Amino acid sequence: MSRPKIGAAAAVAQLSGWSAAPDKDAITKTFKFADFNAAFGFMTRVALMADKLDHHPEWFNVYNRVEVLLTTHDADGVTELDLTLAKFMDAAA
Ligand SMILES: C[C@H](O)[C@H](O)[C@H]1CNC2=NC(N)=NC(=O)C2=N1
Repeated sequence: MSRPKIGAAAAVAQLSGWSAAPDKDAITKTFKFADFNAAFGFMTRVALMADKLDHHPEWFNVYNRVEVLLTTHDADGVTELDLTLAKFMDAAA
């Protein structure tokens, strides 16, 4: 489903700890956890929600760190779906 773009700046203004990506219309945040178990638990909770929303993060995990980039590929930019997933991630962390 295609959605209207809201843009990274508008999205980060409604979030805490998120930044606009430097090179494309996307938002990023790095989450830090106590250990790998906690990081992977977070990723598992997010993965189930992402699939429900049919909206999937770009992310990278090393041990207790999860770097996330959210954008809507179908819209080539940040939409309400990215905001929804970002808020879920903040609550799930
Ligand atoms: C066919 C499928 O619905 C689309 O490819 C979905 C899947 N997950 C997605 N995830 C993200 N981040 N952006 C999309 O545009 C997107 N599109």
